[in-house]
Amino acid sequence: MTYGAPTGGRGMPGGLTVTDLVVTYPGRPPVEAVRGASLHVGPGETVALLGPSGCGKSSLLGAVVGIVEPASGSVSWNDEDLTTTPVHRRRFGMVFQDGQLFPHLDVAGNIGFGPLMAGMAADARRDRVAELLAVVGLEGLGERAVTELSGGQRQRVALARSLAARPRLLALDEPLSSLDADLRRRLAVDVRDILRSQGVSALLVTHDPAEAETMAHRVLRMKDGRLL
Ligand SMILES: Nc1ncnc2c1ncn2[C@@H]1O[C@H](COP(=O)(O)OP(=O)(O)OP(=O)(O)O)[C@@H](O)[C@H]1O
Repeated sequence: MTYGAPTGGRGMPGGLTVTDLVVTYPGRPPVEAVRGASLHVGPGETVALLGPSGCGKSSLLGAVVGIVEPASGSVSWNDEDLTTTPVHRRRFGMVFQDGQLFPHLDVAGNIGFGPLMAGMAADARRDRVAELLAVVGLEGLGERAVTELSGGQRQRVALARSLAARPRLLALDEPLSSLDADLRRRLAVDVRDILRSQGVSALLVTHDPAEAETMAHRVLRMKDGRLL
């Protein structure tokens, strides 16, 4: 399968390129969480990082989005080096295990938060929220309090909120692991279809092989801080 022509210039493939990334946490001795990881995620491609607890998946993902500072190595998009670019300038979105929705805002308020902060006019914001509610299958639930949603609905809202800013890459850290097994299987298919319909690149962290196979075009295995 191809994901569009390379757009990286200077011979670099388009999309996300991570090169020799090292993440070390201070301590005695220091924890070498990521020990020289290199990977590529093409435009519109979903890549899963699969591995046991503690192998460094979240640290690698955190360094990609910019919430974890790497000790060395680089993160780039097309030919743009983002290694020291602040989180909010990378145009990467993030979805966490528990959604981390704003409890004081309703569903529409959560989804429209990014566009509001970006200064989008009220009409355009309403349209964008309605479009995203349809994308994640929550039409008509815009005014619902997020505290009154099921776990699966919450994760759908979290996904819609991340997509609202039209990120070029979504980082998903165990996005379904707070849900029961049956719902997880069904939502994995839905999330895959949503990511593909939006054409967004995605890097997914999971410890569940079935989830990785369902959601990703490619699965990379990780062990003891290294990609195998
Ligand atoms: N902030 C931190 N300070 C110190 N050590 C950390 C920190 N965050 C993670 N670690 C350590 O780094 C290693 C990798 O952790 P990381 O969370 O990246 O792994 P993971 O594969 O995502 O695990 P899990 O699936 O349990 O979330 C572990 O040994 C962990 O204890």
